[in-house]
Amino acid sequence: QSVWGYDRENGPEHWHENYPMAKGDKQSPIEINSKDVRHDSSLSSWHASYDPGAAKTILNNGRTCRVVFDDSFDRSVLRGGPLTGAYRLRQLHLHWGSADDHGSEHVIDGVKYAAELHLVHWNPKHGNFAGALKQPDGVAVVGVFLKVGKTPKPEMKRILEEIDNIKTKGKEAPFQHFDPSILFPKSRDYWTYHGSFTTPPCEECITWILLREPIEVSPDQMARLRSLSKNGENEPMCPLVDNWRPLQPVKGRIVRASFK
Ligand SMILES: COCCCN1C=C(N)c2cc(S(N)(=O)=O)sc2S1(=O)=O
Ligand SMILES: [Zn+2]
Repeated sequence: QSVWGYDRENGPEHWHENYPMAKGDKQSPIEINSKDVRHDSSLSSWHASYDPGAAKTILNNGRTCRVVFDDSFDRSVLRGGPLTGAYRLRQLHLHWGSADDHGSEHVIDGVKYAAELHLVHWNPKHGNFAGALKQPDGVAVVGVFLKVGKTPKPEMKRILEEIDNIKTKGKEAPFQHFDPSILFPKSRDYWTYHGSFTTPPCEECITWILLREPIEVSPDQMARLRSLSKNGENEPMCPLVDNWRPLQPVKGRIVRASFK
């Protein structure tokens, strides 16, 4: 019962009971209000150099759909932008809603997107992932917004086709030869701010890099995502939807933009 989730009895309002950091003053997600954003001309552009061979498996953990990568050496890395050094890609996952008008965690000028893709990277100067979680510059997450449209990105197809193999909690399937940078939109414009994991333990170790341009997915692709079950294969099907954390207080933090 103490396992956290997104339901009434174990959802975001309860997380602080087992994870005190959830009430910190650098929590994520936040709303990005363009009027409060500062353009920072010193922000360089970010670069991802991912090895498709690093992709290993895709799994349904009952809370999201996650693709895990080999991060045992500098094989798939993110550098530049607000970051110093090369951060290793560890996993990607998504947050989505029960309908197309909500589902993202970050909100842009009041706009909620249907889903938000997170690519999680960690700073190897801290030895390992667990060590990186304890450092303010330990983790970098690239957030990509997904909106429902008529010209879906074919690359999303690959992830969403695999969904049929991981319908229930605990299911895992091989997921190889995949370069997630194909999911990036054309524009490299981004916002960046310092925040936390949007799930327990909610450590405040994340440099967020949120891409301004959303990518498109089809209604059918969103329906597939929503066809995942929170429960195991011998339990009743319970749609895995609305796995997003509500907005957290900005508490004076500055959000910088790489663009004017
Ligand atoms: C296999 O690694 C074990 C830990 C995996 N992670 C668990 C999360 N809930 C989580 C949430 C994250 S989010 N929503 O803040 O990007 S990043 C992240 S994570 O730290 O990468
Ligand atoms: Zn996430």
